[in-house]
Amino acid sequence: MTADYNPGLDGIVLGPTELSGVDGEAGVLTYRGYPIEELAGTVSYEETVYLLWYGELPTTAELDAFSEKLTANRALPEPLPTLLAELVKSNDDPMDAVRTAVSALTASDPDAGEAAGSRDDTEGAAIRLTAVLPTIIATYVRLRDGDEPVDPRDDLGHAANFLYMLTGEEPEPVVADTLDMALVLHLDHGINASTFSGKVNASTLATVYSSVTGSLAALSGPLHGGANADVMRMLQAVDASDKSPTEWVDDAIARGDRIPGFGHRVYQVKDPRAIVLQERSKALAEAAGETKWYEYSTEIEGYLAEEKGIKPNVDFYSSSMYYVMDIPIDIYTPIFAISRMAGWLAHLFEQYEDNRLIRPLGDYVGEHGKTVTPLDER
Ligand SMILES: CC(=O)SCCNC(=O)CCNC(=O)[C@H](O)C(C)(C)COP(=O)(O)OP(=O)(O)OC[C@H]1O[C@@H](n2cnc3c(N)ncnc32)[C@H](O)[C@@H]1OP(=O)(O)O
Ligand SMILES: O=C([O-])CC(=O)C(=O)O
Repeated sequence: MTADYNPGLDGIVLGPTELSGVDGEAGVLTYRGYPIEELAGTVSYEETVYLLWYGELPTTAELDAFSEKLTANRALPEPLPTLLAELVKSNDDPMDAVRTAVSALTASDPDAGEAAGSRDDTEGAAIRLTAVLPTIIATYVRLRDGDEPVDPRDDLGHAANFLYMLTGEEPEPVVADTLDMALVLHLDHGINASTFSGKVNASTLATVYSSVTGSLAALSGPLHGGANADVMRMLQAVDASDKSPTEWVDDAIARGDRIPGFGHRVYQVKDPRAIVLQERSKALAEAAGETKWYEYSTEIEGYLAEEKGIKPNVDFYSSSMYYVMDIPIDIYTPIFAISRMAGWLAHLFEQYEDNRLIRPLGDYVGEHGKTVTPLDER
């Protein structure tokens, strides 16, 4: 076999999608034809999920009915409270706990076995997964910090309710609106690694719970969603050093390190989501009178654009923004998952519409024709 290797599947088109369009040259991201700048800050996360799942923005009645289904599924089902209480004893990384908890949700769904292969069969599980993920994360953080979990409220939106469960206090409107906007921006992004992982799993007709557990695993990596927490850890390392941000980054590049929050497989220009997040990060920093992290970020951006020609991706300015919002660094990636869960599910629905097992080839380059030497003669 003569193979044209493409280990990263760069530029390979898996198939058609009507969900999100990513124009990497122009720096344009659309959800069902709406540019993200049109949606972010204008429509809520719930409206955007509805758009992605059902094709159109909802009417008031449609949104009310959809939101009601989500709020009705926010509470943790058994065995999640017990499982999370155990996981905090041994788990350092919330993403590991979230992945395990989401996988365990299968046990609480009597129809879990049916939750594969068709949109009709999986929509109930999709609502449950989207609704309960914020509760899983907030409960994990509170238990880990030695606090009592806070029950979800059904009079708050997806973003505001998450912040309420995290802190026990109703969030300031500007903080809730900012998170809501961030959730809209992170909802979907073509056939990224975690979405691809979910589609591969779904293509085997594994359950929807299994499929998104694989997506969570892929998202956790530092080359994908895990980068947002690494960005903040980098800014803190810069701050703790005796170097300027550019000197620090220069040294890291010289060591051959990747700078988290920079570069992208598809965007050749600045990620359009980073532009929106940067504006909000700046505004929040100025309002809080804490602009240091934002300033480090812009300095690093300017330097890397000039020296390496690499631009910020979605994970860069979300970090300084979440930091000013007092969100613990190790749940930046789980927050990405809160948003992306509904994006993954939309892609599973699309996969089921015209499913074909996803199965590429490897080019076997090992030896041939070997014979077995008995165990006692090896
Ligand atoms: C939500 C998301 O998943 S967005 C991405 C989040 N991930 C990160 O921020 C992690 C840091 N970024 C990276 O590691 C990469 O940019 C990736 C993995 C996202 C994309 O990588 P690829 O498409 O494989 O780009 P590739 O590795 O071919 O890089 C092209 C060039 O840019 C450089 N480059 C790309 N990103 C970075 C970076 N973050 N830091 C330093 N150099 C970089 C590479 O070294 C390479 O340079 P070279 O041609 O001189 O060797
Ligand atoms: O598209 C990608 O490869 C990564 C990304 O930006 C995302 O998943 O949001």
